[in-house]
Amino acid sequence: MPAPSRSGPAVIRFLDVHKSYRVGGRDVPALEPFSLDIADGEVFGIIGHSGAGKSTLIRLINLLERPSGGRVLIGDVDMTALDEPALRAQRRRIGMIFQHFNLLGSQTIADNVAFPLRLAGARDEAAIRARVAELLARVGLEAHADKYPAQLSGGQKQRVGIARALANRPSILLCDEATSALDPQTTASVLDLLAEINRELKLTVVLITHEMDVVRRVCDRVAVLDAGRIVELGAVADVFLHPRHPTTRRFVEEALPEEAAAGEAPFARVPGRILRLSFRGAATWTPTLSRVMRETGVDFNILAGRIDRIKDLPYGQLTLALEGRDVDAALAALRGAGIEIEELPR
Ligand SMILES: Nc1ncnc2c1ncn2[C@@H]1O[C@H](COP(=O)(O)OP(=O)(O)OP(=O)(O)O)[C@@H](O)[C@H]1O
Repeated sequence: MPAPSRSGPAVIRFLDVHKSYRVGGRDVPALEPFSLDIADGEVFGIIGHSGAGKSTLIRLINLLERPSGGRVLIGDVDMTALDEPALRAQRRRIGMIFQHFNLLGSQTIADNVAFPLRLAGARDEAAIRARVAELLARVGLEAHADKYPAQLSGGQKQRVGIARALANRPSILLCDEATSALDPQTTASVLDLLAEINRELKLTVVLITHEMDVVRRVCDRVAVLDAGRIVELGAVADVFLHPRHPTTRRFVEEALPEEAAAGEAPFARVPGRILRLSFRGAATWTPTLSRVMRETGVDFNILAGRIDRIKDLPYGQLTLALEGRDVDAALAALRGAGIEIEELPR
């Protein structure tokens, strides 16, 4: 069920698209037929294991891969109907960054960032220099203009990649595993930069990743890809708190190691009913739980829990064992206070 997006109308539309590759004389499907709308201004994540079809899907947006069937629309332009020159012009509206940065090692940082400007026909050197300075300032690299890529760290190289991708003022930014080669701290700072760009430049961002934590930090909506199919699609908070497909559950568990470690087995010996409570937004900080338990005389035992953020929304999840005569009344009161409750099997 497509979740409502927080943002504007669809800017990227896949209409009944599918993709096969010709391998050894036969067509091997990489993406089964699907339709999908990505909204103007959202950060849309695509998560899947290796070989699920993520790169294929993201490369269909700028037609680096041509679909085997169906149509890809950017705004009201049917990308699949364009000839090469028209396609090249449309691609300028779409920036892209890559896992391994793809910088030109023999050129300075400034020249790397200027490259797409020159490619698009810019000749006024003073204007190019001014634009490059503006872009490097945005990504925090103004002091590095005259260095070469080999002199920069991985995180700095990706910032150059982002500056280069923004050079022609695109309305869409595609991120192909943009943080997979970076350590966790650098990943966090690059994701913060992407979130800032999305907010301030109102850019639509589509990113592919195999890490749910990347999705949790920056995305508004996520599609889970499994063997060429979109098996789950929705707002990140919904998918994260209530994953339905087994692949999604595995991704969420990988992102919550301590909770997964609590596992189901230890619950078998705990008396009472086992419930997982999810609090979102303001409910995360209110003392509803203690009030309801006091009023209903129900005892609770905390088995696992965490408080975290999904993008900028605080959320808490607690796994509790509840005992007492009025457990149902307590659950009704908690639900009435906006807390989501799931009963776990024992
Ligand atoms: N150019 C190609 N020729 C033939 N088969 C391909 C080609 N590109 C991808 N495939 C196949 O299509 C399927 C999807 O690949 P894709 O690279 O889109 O997946 P992915 O989810 O991005 O994986 P990874 O995370 O490993 O990059 C895989 O089975 C892959 O082997």
